[in-house]
Amino acid sequence: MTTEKLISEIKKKQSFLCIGLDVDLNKIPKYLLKEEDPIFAFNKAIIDATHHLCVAYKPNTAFYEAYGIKGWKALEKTIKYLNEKHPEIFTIADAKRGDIGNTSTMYAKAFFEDLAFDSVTVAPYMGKDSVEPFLAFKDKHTILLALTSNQGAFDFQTKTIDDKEVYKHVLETSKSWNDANRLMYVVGATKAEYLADIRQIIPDSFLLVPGVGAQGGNLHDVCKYGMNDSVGLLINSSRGIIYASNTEDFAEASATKASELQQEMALELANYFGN
Ligand SMILES: O=C(O)c1cc(=O)[nH]c(=O)n1[C@@H]1O[C@H](COP(=O)(O)O)[C@@H](O)[C@H]1O
Repeated sequence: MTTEKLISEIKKKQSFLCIGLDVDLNKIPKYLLKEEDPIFAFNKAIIDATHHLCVAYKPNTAFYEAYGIKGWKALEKTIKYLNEKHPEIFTIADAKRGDIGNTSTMYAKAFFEDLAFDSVTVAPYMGKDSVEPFLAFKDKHTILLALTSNQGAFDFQTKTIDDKEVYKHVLETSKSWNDANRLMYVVGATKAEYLADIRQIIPDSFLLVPGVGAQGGNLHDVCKYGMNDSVGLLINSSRGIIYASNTEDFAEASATKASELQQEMALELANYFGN
């Protein structure tokens, strides 16, 4: 999917919501455990109830790898379902991969070819040659961790080297690795006060912004400092949406939560674009 298509979907749906499909079998409604594939059954119900309210889904691979082969097969069924039924939806494999070039190439093949995701999250700690194999897939997007939502971001990312915070080094160094619209960055919603500085460095890149909902990030602050003329934001919520209820009405409850966020986003778009 191109960035232009993503932007047109955001404008059409008046939403820049990304729903995280982080399935924990201890949290899904108990009756689903009788299903032949409970993980896919849960994801399918969430997708069917929310696809008109969001522009992206983001399964975190950890929640599938935790269940071994069954989990990986459910991930494969989920991405196949999305690609067949909702090709207009932007898909993110939240895998946080990165290794020497030869190995990163295999990670890229896993998520871009075998599973056909639109994008993958990458940890850039190993530098340019660990990221380039993902960028080599010209029709795919690479999403680099820059300033993360967790408290641990302050252990390294905000420390300074040569009078500049590490996360700024990541942004300034990596922005030349690719054209702006296929290299995206993760900035946590809990770090909204850093967004003005971040936009000084990468005014045009899309930001994947996790941390709204369960982690307490503020959607309005993210929009106030992070939105640009292409919207430039995909705001994620996982637990806050998919675990809105653990009874038979879980899909409707998730749709209600997603609708609340979509309505907030529509207001933010109207405020920014003045329509
Ligand atoms: O790469 C990510 O998506 C990510 C980066 C980050 O800084 N913080 C963060 O929470 N995430 C992921 O975003 C999702 C957030 O989940 P919730 O806190 O349940 O909304 C999880 O899959 C996290 O692994």
